[in-house]
Amino acid sequence: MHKQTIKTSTNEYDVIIGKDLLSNLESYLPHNYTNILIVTDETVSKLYLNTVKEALHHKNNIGISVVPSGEATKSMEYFYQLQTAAIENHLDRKSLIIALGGGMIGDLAGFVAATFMRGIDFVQIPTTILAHDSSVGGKVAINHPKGKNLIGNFYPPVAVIYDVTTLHSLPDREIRSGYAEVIKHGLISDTTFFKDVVNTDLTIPLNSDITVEHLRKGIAVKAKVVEEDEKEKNIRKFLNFGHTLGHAIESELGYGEITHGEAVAIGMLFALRVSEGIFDQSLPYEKLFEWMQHNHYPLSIKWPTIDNLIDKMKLDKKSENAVVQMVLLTEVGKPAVQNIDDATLRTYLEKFIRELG
Ligand SMILES: NC(=O)c1ccc[n+]([C@@H]2O[C@H](COP(=O)([O-])OP(=O)(O)OC[C@H]3O[C@@H](n4cnc5c(N)ncnc54)[C@H](O)[C@@H]3O)[C@@H](O)[C@H]2O)c1
Ligand SMILES: O=C(O)C(=O)C[C@@H](O)[C@H](O)[C@H](O)COP(=O)(O)O
Ligand SMILES: [Zn+2]
Repeated sequence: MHKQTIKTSTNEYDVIIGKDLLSNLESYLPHNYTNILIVTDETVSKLYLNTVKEALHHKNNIGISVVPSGEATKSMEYFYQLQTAAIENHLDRKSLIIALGGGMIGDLAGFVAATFMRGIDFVQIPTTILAHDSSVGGKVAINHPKGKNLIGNFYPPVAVIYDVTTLHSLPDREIRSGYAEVIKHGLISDTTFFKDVVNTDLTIPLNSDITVEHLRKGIAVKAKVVEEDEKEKNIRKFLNFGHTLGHAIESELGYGEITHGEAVAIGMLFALRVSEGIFDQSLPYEKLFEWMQHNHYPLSIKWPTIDNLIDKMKLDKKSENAVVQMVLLTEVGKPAVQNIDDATLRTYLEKFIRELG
């Protein structure tokens, strides 16, 4: 078991990562709570809800809300449904919401916790590789049909309990999706980490010790950034590498049509091409492309129109005065935020979409 404490200017919480943590869940909760509401999705509930319930069996007041799996659930409709569940389960200010699942559940349940009675405690129990990213740092949100994560808050959990045993049941597509955020953490932080991940073959069974090492390194990269800039005034933008286009693709194609990680992976390729052009630098575009191809990431998608993509990119939260900001790399491990005017963006998008086909 490994513990990393995240300390920002306003709060502190532990990220506990290890095997078979769920059965001991109660010992990792930082306080005693009056009532607990467990929020999970249909897939995860079948796999891990019983273990969690069993671990909390002598607590009387446990409510359970199971929502449909998939990105479309990160919506106002389910946000409202969960607020109703919080009321009907008599949650009060000393109650806890447990988010048991991947990033969709963490973002949704976290936003419910952030707003119910103006904020009650929540614990993240991530069950996907991707959620090494989403469970840390305190971004919680739901999507608007017009744009990703447009309604949300910065609201940290009181603990992150990452039982990596749960990752064994992940389908290949979700392994791929999660590894996109791992490789992002490598690209924005350090050549050795990037090389290590880009040499990982996702088409054969993962070595769980190596995966846990990758997740720990990813969490360490994220922790360092959010500790310095929790509310994304400056360097936290680096964690958004690949997301300006990635989020636009997700919402244009319809939430859940492509996974978050798949869209971000395409967005990172694009950001590398723009970086190469703007900084006249050689960057590992081909290396990332080959890794994605080998590991069956979607590379040719049903592209939205460039006008629609640009409109969505302007809705990105980094934009100011409708000018798109992208996170670029001057070299691996050296991110930089750059304003990109519409004409330049259009030129790069046209070229990139032609190149990917
Ligand atoms: N808050 C943040 O900082 C942050 C960071 C990255 C991503 N995100 C958000 O996270 C979401 C994506 O997260 P995700 O990829 O975990 O998606 P997800 O939560 O939808 O999970 C993906 C799929 O895997 C299933 N699943 C989850 N755990 C499983 C397990 N152990 N075994 C088998 N199946 C399992 C789920 O039911 C779902 O069908 C997006 O909404 C994205 O915007 C947020
Ligand atoms: O933690 C961050 O900051 C990130 O940008 C991490 C991203 O991987 C994540 O997808 C995040 O939800 C994106 O945030 P948004 O502010 O662009 O919606
Ligand atoms: Zn992301």
